[in-house]
Amino acid sequence: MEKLPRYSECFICGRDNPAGTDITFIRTEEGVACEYLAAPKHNGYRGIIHGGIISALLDECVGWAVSLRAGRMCVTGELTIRFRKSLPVSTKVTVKGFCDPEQKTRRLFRGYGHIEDEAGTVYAKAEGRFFPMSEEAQKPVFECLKMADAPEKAVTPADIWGEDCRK
Ligand SMILES: CCCCCCCCCCCCCCCC(=O)SCCNC(=O)CCNC(=O)[C@H](O)C(C)(C)COP(=O)(O)OP(=O)(O)OC[C@H]1O[C@@H](n2cnc3c(N)ncnc32)[C@H](O)[C@@H]1OP(=O)(O)O
Repeated sequence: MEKLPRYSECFICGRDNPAGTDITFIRTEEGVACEYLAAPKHNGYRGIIHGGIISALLDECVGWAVSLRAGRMCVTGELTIRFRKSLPVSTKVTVKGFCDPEQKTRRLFRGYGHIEDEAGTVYAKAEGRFFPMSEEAQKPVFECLKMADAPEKAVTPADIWGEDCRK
């Protein structure tokens, strides 16, 4: 399982964003996943993680999963979250994201995901529609992305999608 690149200031994957979640995503056989230890600084109501944090985790995880499939970084067009159970602070959870295998167009990609704990309890589910950026639009993204294990090392599209990545 390979670690995906990070962007230092990103609220979700940034290592230099003190308010954020400091997440490293990994590419799995099915899609993308990450671990998150529910932190008090992400409270909404006391002791319960804010729904916006849950949404942001799912957005980026599912966004990565569709981006890997699309061969381009994607933006979120629409994201629907179902909050099934409150997520208590200090709970260790896994966030999982997938791209719908039934893609009918390369303009819009559907993705889905969920957050579960070690016992398999699902706290939230997401589904969304994501739009691949143009090659031009994704250039600034690659000026910010760095290797997860080597924060000084820049990332190219080929590092993510291989040499045959979409032009
Ligand atoms: C955060 C990352 C940090 C970096 C760290 C690096 C890590 C890397 C992680 C990668 C994973 C990132 C995952 C997070 C990614 C964001 O959170 S991105 C931020 C939030 N999203 C945005 O800023 C996107 C803003 N919106 C837009 O740019 C544009 O509206 C869109 C979505 C590209 C669509 O624009 P468009 O291509 O011009 O489409 P348009 O001609 O308006 O519509 C054509 C058709 O598309 C469909 N459509 C259009 N818009 C929508 C929509 N919003 N919903 C559904 N369908 C739509 C409709 O079918 C539409 O047909 P009609 O309804 O008009 O008949």
